[in-house]
Amino acid sequence: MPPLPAPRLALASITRVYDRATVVDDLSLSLQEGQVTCLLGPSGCGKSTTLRIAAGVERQTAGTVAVDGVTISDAQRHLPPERRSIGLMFQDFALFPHLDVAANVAFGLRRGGPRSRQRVGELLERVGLACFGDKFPHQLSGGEQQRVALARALAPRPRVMLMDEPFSGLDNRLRDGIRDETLAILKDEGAAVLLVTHEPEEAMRMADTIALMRAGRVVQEASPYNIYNTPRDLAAARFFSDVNVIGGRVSQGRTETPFGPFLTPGLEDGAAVDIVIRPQHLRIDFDRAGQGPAPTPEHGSWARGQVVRARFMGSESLVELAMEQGGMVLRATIPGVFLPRPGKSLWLALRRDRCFVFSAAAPAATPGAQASKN
Ligand SMILES: Nc1ncnc2c1ncn2[C@@H]1O[C@H](COP(=O)(O)OP(=O)(O)OP(=O)(O)O)[C@@H](O)[C@H]1O
Repeated sequence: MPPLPAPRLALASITRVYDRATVVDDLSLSLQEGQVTCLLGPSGCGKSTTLRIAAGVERQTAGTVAVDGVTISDAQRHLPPERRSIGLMFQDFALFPHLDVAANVAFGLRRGGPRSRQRVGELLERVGLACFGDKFPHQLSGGEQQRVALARALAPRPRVMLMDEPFSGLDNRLRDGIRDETLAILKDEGAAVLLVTHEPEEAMRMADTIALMRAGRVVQEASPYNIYNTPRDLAAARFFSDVNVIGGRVSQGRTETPFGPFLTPGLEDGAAVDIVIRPQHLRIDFDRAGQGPAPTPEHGSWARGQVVRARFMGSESLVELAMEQGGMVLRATIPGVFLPRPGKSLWLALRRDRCFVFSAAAPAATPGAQASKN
């Protein structure tokens, strides 16, 4: 088999320390040609610092940056941003106000001439601004400015595109369309893309791979599907959506809950366990003279609760129920045609295949623990 090509962009053991605070901590990441990776995480976790180090506008305390297998920054050398074959796009677009659109796009091209004009024309056409070449940035809407910034960053055909929250300045109504268009253009151009965002929906929509960051580290790296469906700990599950957490303690490899026992092998007796489920994976049924549905392998046992609050959200309703057993309040989403009154008794069950079981003491210790079938 031929050897795999070197990654387009490789960050190896990157660390950045400011005033004794480690804000990027031994982070490694590699991106192949045409791959879109989203650095996702809460504010202050080190996403932008990582991107700035890849760009070369900031230097790491330790570690190496390589493009196509060539080290461009380590303890000895540090190639400046303009020599890295990297395109940059930041939140504020930073267009040059005194240059028209065509000149803004041409800015990163070394030479002028017909080939440069052709590339500018081709890109303006591609971003839907073919007739905008002689306009100035202040004459453009936010969405148009974003597209000019994209065309400018792509003009020199960078091998890597680095984007820091590039859509956050845009109106909500525009954002989805522009994201999709931008993604299509980036895929056509074939650059490896590293995009910073703190919005899970944006990462799910854009990324081939999501690198979830926390406190300067990548804690999980996977496709949107895998990271959503197999989060490595409670914090990772919570980052993508609201979750219910049902606490319990292990006894002889099982954890009892109001919904029946869960298998929690490999944990000591007395260990605290969180059983985690998203609101859309609870099932609701009516109370029939004090009885609920019979247990099934899919749902385990049903447990009764009273509606505390129900909110109509359009296509679905969010219902909060105080459970009779265990005293917890759980949230379930159900089709919006149903809006139960507070105080109503309903039965709840958990889709067992959608439950995550985590050790409460040590995050990420037991993502593989299995739900029992009854
Ligand atoms: N030049 C600097 N000097 C000192 N500390 C800094 C500097 N730049 C960033 N930091 C700190 O490093 C940490 C990480 O910052 P960074 O901007 O990388 O986070 P982020 O994940 O991109 O956050 P956000 O989503 O809010 O932009 C923060 O605590 C920040 O205050």
